[in-house]
Amino acid sequence: MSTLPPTAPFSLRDVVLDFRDLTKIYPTPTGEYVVLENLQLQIKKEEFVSIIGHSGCGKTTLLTMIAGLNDISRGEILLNEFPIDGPGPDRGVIFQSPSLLPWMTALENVRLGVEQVYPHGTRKQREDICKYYLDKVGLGQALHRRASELSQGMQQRVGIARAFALKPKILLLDEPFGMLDSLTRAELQDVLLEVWEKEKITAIQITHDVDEAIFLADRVIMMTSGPRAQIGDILEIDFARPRLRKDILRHPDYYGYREHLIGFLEH
Ligand SMILES: Nc1ncnc2c1ncn2[C@@H]1O[C@H](COP(=O)(O)OP(=O)(O)OP(=O)(O)O)[C@@H](O)[C@H]1O
Repeated sequence: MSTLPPTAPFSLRDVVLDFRDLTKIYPTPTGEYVVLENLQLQIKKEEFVSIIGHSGCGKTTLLTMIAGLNDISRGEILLNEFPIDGPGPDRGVIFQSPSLLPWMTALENVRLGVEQVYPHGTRKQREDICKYYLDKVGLGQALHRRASELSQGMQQRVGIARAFALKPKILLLDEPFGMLDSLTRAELQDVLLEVWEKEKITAIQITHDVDEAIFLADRVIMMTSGPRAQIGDILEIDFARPRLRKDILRHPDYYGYREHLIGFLEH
């Protein structure tokens, strides 16, 4: 397994997230459990990063610390040079389950968040933002359907629309397609990529799926297994954007990338 030099392949000026000696320790009945230890990583503005690693290595712990929902034990995460010390509207999260309010429509669910972020806009302006993103994720015809009447895939489309409508600087995705069947999963990857390619916000996605990691990301970050997990390796995915699935699958580098990731995970 290769160890990564902490230097990032881009100028320091472009760094939006800077992890410095990040350590996370959970107290447990049998003593302290060191999940992450002295993790170093830099993420560039407008980059799409996939994080991959074995179950329990600390991926969600890392993501929730970026979100400001989980305390940092030692070290720091700098967001645009300021240490993260709590949640904020500059970071949006898409979870595996979008947790919509079932009695509300798709539009109302998105509007709920948008009202908090744009309290000074007019009702019409806020509604236009919601409709724009719901349309982008393919729900233009389902604005007024209740969340409880939507399929899992459609609910996650609402989750994606809601996250983008809030205009975060950083989008955090915790296995957003983990509960979907493979066909719906592929559809939603396409939807996510299409919207992301227009908005170009920094995105960090946890996934267990090697193909998903490659298809979406500019870099795939591989985490070592815990305890004391760190960054084990980083793979740059040098595919042009915008990306189309059929082009990626035919690309001569695709299987090399795949082997690299599978080789890391099998060690
Ligand atoms: N609040 C907590 N208290 C104690 N231990 C915790 C807590 N949260 C997570 N852990 C432990 O920390 C480790 C990392 O958990 P985490 O959920 O971050 O891993 P993960 O890589 O996201 O796993 P998965 O891929 O299965 O979702 C696990 O061993 C987990 O049991």
